[in-house]
Amino acid sequence: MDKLVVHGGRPLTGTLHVGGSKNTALPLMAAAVLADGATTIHNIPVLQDVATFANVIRVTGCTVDWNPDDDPNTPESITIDASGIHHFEAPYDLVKKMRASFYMLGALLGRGGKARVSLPGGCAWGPRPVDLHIEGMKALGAEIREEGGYVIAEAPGGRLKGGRMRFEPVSVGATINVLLAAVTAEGETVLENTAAEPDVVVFGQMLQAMGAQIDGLGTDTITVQGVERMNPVEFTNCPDRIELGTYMIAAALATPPGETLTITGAQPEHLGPDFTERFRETGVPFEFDGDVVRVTGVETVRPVSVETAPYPGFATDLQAQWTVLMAQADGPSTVRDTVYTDRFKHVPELRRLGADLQVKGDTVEVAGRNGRPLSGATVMSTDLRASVSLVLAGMVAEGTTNVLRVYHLDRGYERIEHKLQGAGVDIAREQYDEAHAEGVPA
Ligand SMILES: CC(=O)N[C@H]1[C@@H](OP(=O)(O)OP(=O)(O)OC[C@H]2O[C@@H](n3ccc(=O)[nH]c3=O)[C@H](O)[C@@H]2O)O[C@H](CO)[C@@H](O)[C@@H]1O
Ligand SMILES: C=C(OP(=O)(O)O)C(=O)O
Repeated sequence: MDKLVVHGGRPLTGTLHVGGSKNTALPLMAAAVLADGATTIHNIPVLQDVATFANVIRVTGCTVDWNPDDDPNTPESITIDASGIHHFEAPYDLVKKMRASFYMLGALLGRGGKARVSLPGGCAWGPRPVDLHIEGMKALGAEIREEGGYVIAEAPGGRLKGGRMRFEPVSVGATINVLLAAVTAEGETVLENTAAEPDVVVFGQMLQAMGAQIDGLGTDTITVQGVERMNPVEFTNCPDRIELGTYMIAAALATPPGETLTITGAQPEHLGPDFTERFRETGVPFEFDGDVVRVTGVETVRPVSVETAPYPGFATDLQAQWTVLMAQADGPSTVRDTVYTDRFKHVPELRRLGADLQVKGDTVEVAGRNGRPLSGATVMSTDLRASVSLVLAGMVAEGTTNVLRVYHLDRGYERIEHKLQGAGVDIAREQYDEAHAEGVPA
């Protein structure tokens, strides 16, 4: 197992490049399964989740050409040839690694009218149900039963029929999954209270390029007129908005006053107005210039309370990182997560670094810096954004922070230590044997 060793206090300056969006790449890969031919998608990030999902797709008999090189600065492409699909299954051993594998339910139903997909199971921070995904497939006429931890779905007569579904609450994953199934269903489908995240919109644009008839992307009502077949295409993934937001927060924390961090390859409008406004309120100067974002360091970060919400609200995937920023701010604030009300696995670990945080229900009360610097410690977390928040905290903590269980980070941040080293951070990846760590009796 690897760990990241961060020696805090080094200035973050120079340039950081944003890779392709993880949470868009995965549904784009699922969309490729719908076509009888080879689809190529560009700007795919080199992440563990992409490798895992490539294997999920291979199980079905599709071929996946995914051979990324070691250079974090060259964008990578993936080619998925779905012409040989014959096994309409997503097995537990792969689905358990990554919830987005559940997109195979919609993709396989949409392509072949049948699917046997493992239920994704629990999640590191709490319950993450898939009831809306299943209800949506039923609304399209799928006959569904659960057996041995699997969802077994079949379209009577081999093809789904258009239907109507209202999502409550708004769900990114369920909107994507039901769209995958609806584009080839016979007749009209109307989906209400749909997610408007850029991930969903860009995914929908790829479906349109493949021949799907979709109206209302980016709004709360999406209408689909089913088509008989989808065509293979060449498509380019969008930049990762969560990686961008993470780097902006990193600059607010660790770029020296008056100096600038330049973030390239970004699509700043995908951050949404809420994040951008809250960031402005911190008093940290920044500018958007095409695909470049420049953030200038300040002496003092103002406290700004946030509340997560579906897009265009403040992304829950930036909540843990914002908590670290507020722990360094000049006064108290609150961070409330209304999307995942218990997504606070980072809090006890940040407290080990000296942050003054209290969880009250769905809210973290943050005391702010108050003259107390963070100090290095060994920490770990059990999910992706919680883990990156620990790296950010380590960058400003006094002394050395060891962040364990780096495989969570590798799911979503492409070669993060190489990128941060290039911008001045003292960070290294080392092997770590938890069972035989220092101080643990043999
Ligand atoms: C791979 C991917 O893109 N993951 C993102 C996706 O996850 P994911 O698609 O799993 O998240 P959802 O948007 O579905 O979840 C939003 C809310 O809906 C609830 N819900 C969801 C489905 C369902 O069937 N029933 C139900 O009640 C969830 O418990 C949650 O409270 O969106 C989340 C919210 O922006 C992000 O944090 C994740 O990074
Ligand atoms: C939570 C995330 O991913 P997933 O939904 O795949 O767990 C994330 O990207 O922050």
